[in-house]
Amino acid sequence: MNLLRKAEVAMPPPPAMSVPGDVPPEQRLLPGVEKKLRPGVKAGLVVQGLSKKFGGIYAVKDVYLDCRIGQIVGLIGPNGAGKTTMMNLISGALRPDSGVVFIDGETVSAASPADCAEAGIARTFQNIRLFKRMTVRQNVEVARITHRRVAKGKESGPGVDEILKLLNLDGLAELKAGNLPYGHQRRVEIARAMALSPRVILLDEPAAGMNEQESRALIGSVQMIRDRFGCGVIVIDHDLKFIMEVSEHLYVMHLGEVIVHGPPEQVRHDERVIEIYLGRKARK
Ligand SMILES: Nc1ncnc2c1ncn2[C@@H]1O[C@H](COP(=O)(O)OP(=O)(O)OP(=O)(O)O)[C@@H](O)[C@H]1O
Repeated sequence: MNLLRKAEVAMPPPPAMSVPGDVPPEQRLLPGVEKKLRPGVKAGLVVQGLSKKFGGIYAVKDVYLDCRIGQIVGLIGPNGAGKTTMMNLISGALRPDSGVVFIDGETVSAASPADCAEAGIARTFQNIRLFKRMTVRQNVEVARITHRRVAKGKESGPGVDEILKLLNLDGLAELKAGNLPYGHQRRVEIARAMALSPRVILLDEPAAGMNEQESRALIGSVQMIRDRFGCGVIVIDHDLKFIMEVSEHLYVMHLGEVIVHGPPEQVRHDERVIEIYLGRKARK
């Protein structure tokens, strides 16, 4: 099978990149995050034909997905659809049975989580995983110190203070992470992931447990991350209002497969999506 041809048919077109001259200074890319690529290389994440079985049953089956630099991509689906398994495959926590993951044209599939992080994939978790006894600043510093590209002197990128400020955590920097309210802990997790200066960040249920006001603010934070850090963002969430609003392109998974993808407005009215969420056929 010609995988590339199949991927080209299935993939959305690359998003329009913003031109620095067109946007106000506070929205421009942070210094040190721009990356020059060889001509013809697709910037960002490309997933081709990813599959994973557990005990002979597909958790993820032949999934194609694209998240370009500057794009916010949503991934939805009912419980057990395979979303978290996808995140684990992309971030190196699980090895795929077949399929390939590329970052900026380089293969990263079958790599370890640390290799994936070095290649430019960072993530947050469904269940927050912070160093609870450490301060907010220390949580972000640990990620920065262990960031291999920074340690090797290959990259500078935004520093800890700048990241804390951008995520409105500068006033909380010296507090213990475990003592913060839930919504703030989620932001610390995102800040820690951004300290790895990723090309693509995976956010696993970032709006879970948030109230309406917090999830609205989160939309602004996700857009800010995309614009200022110059990365792609993949968001999984069960909050359909949040995900429809934040995503530019939406993938819907069911029983391990992507059943439809496209702009949120189009996906919202898709008959198959209505059927899996509401258990009934869409009225013509
Ligand atoms: N480590 C594992 N061992 C066996 N089966 C697994 C494992 N991880 C996931 N599965 C199965 O794979 C399928 C997909 O699970 P996954 O957690 O990826 O779905 P999900 O879409 O993230 O669900 P949720 O929204 O509930 O988090 C499910 O049937 C699940 O039971």
